[in-house]
Amino acid sequence: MDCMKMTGVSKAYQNGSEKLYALRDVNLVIEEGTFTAVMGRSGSGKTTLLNMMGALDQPTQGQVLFLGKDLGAMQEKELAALRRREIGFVFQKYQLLEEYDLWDNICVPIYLDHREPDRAYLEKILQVFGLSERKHAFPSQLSGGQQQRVAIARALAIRPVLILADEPTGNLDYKTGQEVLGLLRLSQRELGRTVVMVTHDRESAALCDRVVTIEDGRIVC
Ligand SMILES: Nc1ncnc2c1ncn2[C@@H]1O[C@H](COP(=O)(O)OP(=O)(O)OP(=O)(O)O)[C@@H](O)[C@H]1O
Repeated sequence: MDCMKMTGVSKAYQNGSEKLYALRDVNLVIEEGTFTAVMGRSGSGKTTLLNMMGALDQPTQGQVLFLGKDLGAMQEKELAALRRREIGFVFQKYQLLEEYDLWDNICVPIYLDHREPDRAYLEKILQVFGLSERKHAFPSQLSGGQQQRVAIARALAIRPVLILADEPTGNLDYKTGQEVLGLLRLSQRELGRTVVMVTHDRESAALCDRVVTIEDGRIVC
C-alpha cells in the first residue's frame, strides 16, 4: 500500500502582490517500508514538503493521502491524533524537553496520547540504541549524537507508520551522523517503518532506497 500519495500539491504564500510558491504541482508516492531522501538547495521547499507529509501544514492546492486517507478532509482533532499515533518526527535540533530525563522524553508522545508505555519495547529500543545506561540522564548531560538517538527512540516509541526526519544529522560530526543514519535505516529494515529524510549530504542520500530532488518547489527527479 502507498504510505503517502501527493497529487498536484502546491503551497503558495502571498508576498505583497506577488505569490511565492514553496511547492508547485508536486506528485509523489511514498511506498510503505521504504527509505526516501529529499534533497535540494536551501529554500527549495524540502521542509514544506515534510510538513505536508506530517499534517503540520496544508497545501493551498492538491491532495495528500496518508494510508489512503485524505488529510484535507480531516478535522484538526483527527489530524492531531494522526500526528500523535502514526507519525514520528525527528528534527535537526533534537527538540528534547530539558526538564525531563531520557526515559520520560521518549515516553512524552505516549503520555500525550494517554497511554501506558510498553516498557519492554522501549527498553529494547534503548538497548539497541546504546542508551540503556543513560535512562535517567537529562538532555544537557548527553552528547549531540546521544540526544539525536533519544529523538529517534522517541519517534519510534509510538510505533509509527512513518518517520519524518528533517536534517537529522545536520548538527552532528560525520561519524556520529553515520551512526544516527544507521539507526534510521534499522528502523526501516528491522521495524518496517517508512522513513522520509531531508538531507544535504549526498553520501547519506546514497544509502536510501530513493532520492527525491526538489528545485524551486518542483520535484525534478
Ligand atoms: N511562512 C512562510 N511565509 C512565507 N514564505 C515561506 C514561509 N515558509 C516558507 N516560505 C518560503 O517557502 C520556500 C521553501 O521553504 P522551505 O523551508 O520549505 O525550504 P527548505 O528547502 O526546507 O530550506 P532549508 O534547506 O534552508 O531549510 C522558501 O522560499 C521560503 O522562504
